[in-house]
Amino acid sequence: MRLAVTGRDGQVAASLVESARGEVEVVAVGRPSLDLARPDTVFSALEAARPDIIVSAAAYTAVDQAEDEKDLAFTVNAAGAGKVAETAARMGVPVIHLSTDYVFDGAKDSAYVETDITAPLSVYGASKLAGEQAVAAANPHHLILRTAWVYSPFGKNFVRTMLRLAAARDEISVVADQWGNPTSALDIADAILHAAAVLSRDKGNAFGVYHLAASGETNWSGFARHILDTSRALGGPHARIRDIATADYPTKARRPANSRLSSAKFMAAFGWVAPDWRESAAVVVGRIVADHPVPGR
Ligand SMILES: NC(=O)C1=CN([C@@H]2O[C@H](COP(=O)(O)OP(=O)(O)OC[C@H]3O[C@@H](n4cnc5c(N)ncnc54)[C@H](O)[C@@H]3O)[C@@H](O)[C@H]2O)C=CC1
Repeated sequence: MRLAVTGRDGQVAASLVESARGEVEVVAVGRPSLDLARPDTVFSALEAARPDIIVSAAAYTAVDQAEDEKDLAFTVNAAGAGKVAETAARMGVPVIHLSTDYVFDGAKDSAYVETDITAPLSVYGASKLAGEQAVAAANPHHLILRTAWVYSPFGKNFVRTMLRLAAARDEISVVADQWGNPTSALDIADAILHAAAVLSRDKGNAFGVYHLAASGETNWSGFARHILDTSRALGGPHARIRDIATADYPTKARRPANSRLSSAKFMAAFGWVAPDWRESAAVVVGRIVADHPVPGR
């Protein structure tokens, strides 16, 4: 089975390429040949990869910048994503599209399930919701996987930022009133491979929207503490974490106070077990600290 994933160097794309195993081959297709801001590039770039399944992971992911670049965010995340799904439909293959917890407003006081009402607070969230709708309209054979708080050994992410800051400072202020499920892109890749195996066996009934996140929950401050405690145990950088409120750290884009996701539907459909976020985070911290040793403090 051959998977084409959009976005050559994205966290999920790089994790899928690394995780490919057995008879599964993963081809990453990205700029310049596939540019979601130029939807006319999408069909030829993906057709050339001859996939059995297309994984739509590339996106405009700069959440704050999107507030100033609404047109570009919507072109990439809505029109571009729709074009990827339409390409899959033309080729007669399913599309697995990544979406986000930021389609919710965070007002719920428990984990979100797939049937909950969406109400994005940000341009990014709205553009990703429009992307979900475009994908569903273009190709009935879709899985829309909403994930959250993604980090990995690749690219820019919260884990890397905390380790970089800890190497330079004694104390880091981190918001403690936004709750969610930090999710390793390596686990997302594993879950996508599970889902792809099911789709290739049973072309039938699994299509639809799913939540896909690690198990257990925390806030950004708790996530930061776990990252730096793990790092210190490995001889990497460490710093004190000071809890602050969202109101003390103004950002252009509003973020949900609660974006916890229940992955129960995905686990039941695809026989995947969501790992505990702490264990997965420790793996990624270990890899980053081993790859880029910084003096312990
Ligand atoms: N990073 C996160 O915390 C979260 C991400 N997601 C979603 O998961 C998916 C994967 O996210 P990550 O791998 O973390 O993203 P990332 O930011 O690591 O990578 C995004 C990829 O998209 C590519 N890209 C951006 N604009 C493009 C364009 N115009 N044409 C072609 N490629 C373009 C980038 O080059 C990069 O390869 C995305 O759909 C994202 O919206 C969902 C929830 C949280």
